[in-house]
Amino acid sequence: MSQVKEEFQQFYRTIAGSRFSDWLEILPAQIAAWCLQNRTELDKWQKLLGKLPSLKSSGIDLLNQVRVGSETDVDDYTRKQIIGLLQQFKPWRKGPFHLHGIHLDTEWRSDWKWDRVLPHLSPLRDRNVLDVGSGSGYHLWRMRGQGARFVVGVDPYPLFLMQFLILKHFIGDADVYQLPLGIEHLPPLKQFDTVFSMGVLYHRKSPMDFLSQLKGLLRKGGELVLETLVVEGDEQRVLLPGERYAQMRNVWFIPSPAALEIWLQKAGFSDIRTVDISTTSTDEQRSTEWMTTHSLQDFLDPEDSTRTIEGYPAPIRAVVVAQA
Ligand SMILES: Nc1ncnc2c1ncn2[C@@H]1O[C@H](C[S@+](CC[C@H]([NH3+])C(=O)[O-])CC(=O)[O-])[C@@H](O)[C@H]1O
Repeated sequence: MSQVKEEFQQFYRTIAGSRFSDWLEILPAQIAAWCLQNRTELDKWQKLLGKLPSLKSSGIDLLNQVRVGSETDVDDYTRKQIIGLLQQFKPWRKGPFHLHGIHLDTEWRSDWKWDRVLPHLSPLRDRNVLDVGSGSGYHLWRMRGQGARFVVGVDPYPLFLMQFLILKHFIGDADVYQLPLGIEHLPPLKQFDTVFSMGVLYHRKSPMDFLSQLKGLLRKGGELVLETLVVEGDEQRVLLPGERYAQMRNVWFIPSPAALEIWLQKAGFSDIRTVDISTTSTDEQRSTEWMTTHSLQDFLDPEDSTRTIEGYPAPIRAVVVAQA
C-alpha cells in the first residue's frame, strides 16, 4: 500500500475505539474519493516521498521551532539529495522548518503567528486538538510541542498534505495527522478540546456557517482559537472586497474585531476575547528561495503601504479566543 494510504489507515486505527470513532462512519469513503480524484498527482508525489532517506536525528525541537536533527547528522551528498526532493514540493508557504541543517525558509514566518497566539491559549497539554486549514502543518508541530496528546489538521489542498508528510517522515511522530478535507467535510463531532482556525474565515463564503461548523467540532467548554483578517472600525463595519484583496481571489468577508465578536456571540460562543491585533509586515510574509513568486510587498500600493494595490486597507490580523 502507498505511504499516503498507509497514513490514512493508521489514522483510522488510531481513532477506532476512541471518542472520535463516529468519524469512521463517513471518513474512509471521503478519503477514498479524494485519493481517486487526485490519483495522478499522488502517484507522482508518492515516488518522490519514497526517496526521502531515513535518518537518525540528533534531536527534535518542536517547542521553540520546528527543527529536526542538525547539520552533522548527514553528509553533503544526502543533504543535497534532500534539498533536491524538497524543491519538487514548492511553493513552501508556511514554516520555517530546519531539517538536518537545511533551513527551509518559507514565505510566511508562521512562528511569529504562533508567538502571538500561544500566550492566550488554555494549556494544550494532553488535549485533543484540531487545526482547520493547517497548510503545511507547521502549527500542528508547534501544538504537539506544547504537549497536545492528539493533533489533527485538515486542509483540502493536496500539495500541503505532501509537505506535511515530508515533515512527518523526518519527525516520526505518530500522534500528529493531517487529512485532505475542507471544513465542509467534517461532521459535528463535538469532541475536540481546542479547535484552531487561522487564516481561513475570509476564504469562506458564509462566515456564520463556518463559525457554527467550528463550534460543532468542539466539546462543551472547549476552546476556539480564531485568527483572521480584520479591518478597523466599529461593530457595523465589514469589508466585502471585489474580485481580489491583496491579489488573493476567494476573499469574502473581513469584519472589524467588534463585528467578529458579535458573529461569534450569534454562533453561540461565550467568553469571547480579542487577544491580539497586528499589522502583517513584509518581514512576516515575503518571497524566499522556497517561494519565489510575488508576496505581500507586491500586493501593497507602492506609494502607500497602508493600502493594498486594490485600494483596500492593508492586511491586519486579529486573534480571538472563545469558549463553546
Ligand atoms: N474549506 C476549507 N477548509 C479548510 N481549509 C481550507 C479551506 N479552504 C482553504 N483552506 C486552507 O486554508 C489555508 C489558509 S492559509 C492559513 C494557513 C495556516 N492556518 C496559517 O495560519 O498559517 C491563509 C492564506 O494563505 O490566506 C490554506 O492552506 C488553504 O488550503
